[in-house]
Amino acid sequence: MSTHPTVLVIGGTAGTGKSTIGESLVNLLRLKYPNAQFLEGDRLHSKQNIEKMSNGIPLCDEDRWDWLERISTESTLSASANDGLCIITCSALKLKYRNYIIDKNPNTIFFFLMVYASPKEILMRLTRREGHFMKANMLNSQFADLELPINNQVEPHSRVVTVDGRLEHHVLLETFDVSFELLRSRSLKAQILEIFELYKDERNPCFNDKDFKNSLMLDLIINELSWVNVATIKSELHNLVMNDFLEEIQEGLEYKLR
Ligand SMILES: Nc1ncnc2c1ncn2[C@@H]1O[C@H](COP(=O)(O)OP(=O)(O)O)[C@@H](O)[C@H]1O
Ligand SMILES: O=C(O)[C@H](O)[C@@H](O)[C@H](O)[C@H](O)COP(=O)(O)O
Repeated sequence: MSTHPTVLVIGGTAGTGKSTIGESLVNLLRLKYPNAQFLEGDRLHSKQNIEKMSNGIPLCDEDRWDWLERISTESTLSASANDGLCIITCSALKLKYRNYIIDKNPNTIFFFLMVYASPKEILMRLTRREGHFMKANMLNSQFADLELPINNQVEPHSRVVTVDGRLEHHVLLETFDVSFELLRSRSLKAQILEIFELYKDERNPCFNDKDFKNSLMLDLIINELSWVNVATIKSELHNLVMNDFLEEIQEGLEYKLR
């Protein structure tokens, strides 16, 4: 099994349907990952956070860091122990929160499936929802904090699914498709990481052989090109080190794409 566990974070403001979607989605994804677990991120909040939210006081950045770290680590542990995949809910409203989750466990591959519903829809749902600490009075602060990942260059590992006015099973089918697309792109990222790890091991005789590195990497990338978008590959390479290497890879890519 890969040394890089995969975590699918279902994000979005309170009331978008993260928990509802997560519970169903994990059952569908178990067709491929039979032991994958669904974790409810709300369970990882501290008592103080729950108390704050129950009193209608929005969390601030300082309240959230420890929680986000637990989200990152607990989901990583679960994925490592269960077929390499975990699905977890976490509002992950801001870009810096999503990056924090990623940074806390750099060996894990995190994807973010952000669910969006309009304030009008959320107001209706939170007013109706019973037995939850997050009430409709938190709606304004949630939308004030929300930064949807709209830029594919900055967040190639994230997608947005809009749920307004759609039937529950249509939303589920779309999130299922999007998840599979994300998990498919996982193999590329994991392979790139694994190959870089091989290079990083200086005892490996191939470490200093640039031609070997390039041909291996090119093969890897070209083989995946039919479905992965080039911007994603470039941005992964950027994230993953070796700028000199990156240039050569880009040249190779451009050549192959002609
Ligand atoms: N697609 C949907 N259409 C209508 N209502 C939904 C849908 N998904 C969830 N709900 C309802 O909206 C409320 C919030 O859903 P929940 O899954 O708890 O959201 P979150 O985990 O994002 O806070 C619940 O009462 C749930 O039954
Ligand atoms: O189900 C919900 O209503 C939300 O998932 C909610 O419980 C979430 O945990 C909070 O939104 C706390 O975090 P933020 O203030 O960072 O959204």
